[in-house]
Amino acid sequence: MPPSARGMRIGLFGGSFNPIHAGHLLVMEETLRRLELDAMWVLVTPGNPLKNHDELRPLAERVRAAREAIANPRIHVTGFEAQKGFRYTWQTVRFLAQALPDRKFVWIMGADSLADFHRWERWQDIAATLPIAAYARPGASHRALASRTALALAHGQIDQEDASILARLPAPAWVYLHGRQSSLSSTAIRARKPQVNEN
Ligand SMILES: Nc1ncnc2c1ncn2[C@@H]1O[C@H](COP(=O)(O)OP(=O)(O)OP(=O)(O)O)[C@@H](O)[C@H]1O
Ligand SMILES: O=C(O)c1ccc[n+]([C@@H]2O[C@H](COP(=O)([O-])O)[C@@H](O)[C@H]2O)c1
Repeated sequence: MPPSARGMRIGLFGGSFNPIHAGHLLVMEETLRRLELDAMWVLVTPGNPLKNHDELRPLAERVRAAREAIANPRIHVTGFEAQKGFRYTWQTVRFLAQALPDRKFVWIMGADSLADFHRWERWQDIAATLPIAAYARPGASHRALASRTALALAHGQIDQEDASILARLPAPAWVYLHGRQSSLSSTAIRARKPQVNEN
């Protein structure tokens, strides 16, 4: 391993990105800066297990569009969960923590995802494996901060002023980041763009 990789702080930003939009880019840039991350890995999921996949564009197309949309050289896009046959996030984070124990991974998500996090498969295991950063999203902050996860992990929450140390903290640890918000969503974009294969 190159010495520079040891201790690298890496944000893991999982998503459907169906399609990617400026709200995603805002979360990536803000968390990179405020968590003082060295890199961000954008994990384009083969399919969120809690969502209907009828409108889900092919993985290769979503990966390609994400790469085209992202100019920051610290941000890398991958569809490796599909190659590994991973369906659930606990599989991804367990694999990465075991395969790359010298990296300091942080799971990044929007406030709406934090609000639903207790519905994810083995969510307590994920929270016990790596720190989590949740970024504000219009209409989701109250739900997120009153969520089952927020209550269960209350002892691990740190102040957003201390976000730069999050990657170094042992899990469970998490931060809620307020700040500039985007009201964009992939659902709204899909609703206004006719699909290529539409009749
Ligand atoms: N506008 C936004 N502000 C903050 N976080 C966001 C925003 N849009 C998406 N996210 C976060 O980015 C991650 C990936 O989201 P996803 O690709 O599902 O986009 P989405 O716009 O929520 O999609 P959809 O409308 O299809 O549910 C999730 O953690 C989600 O919470
Ligand atoms: O593992 C789970 O049970 C699980 C449930 C819901 C969402 N996720 C992950 O959360 C990330 C965000 O998904 P999405 O569709 O909201 O962009 C993505 O990496 C999904 O695989 C994971």
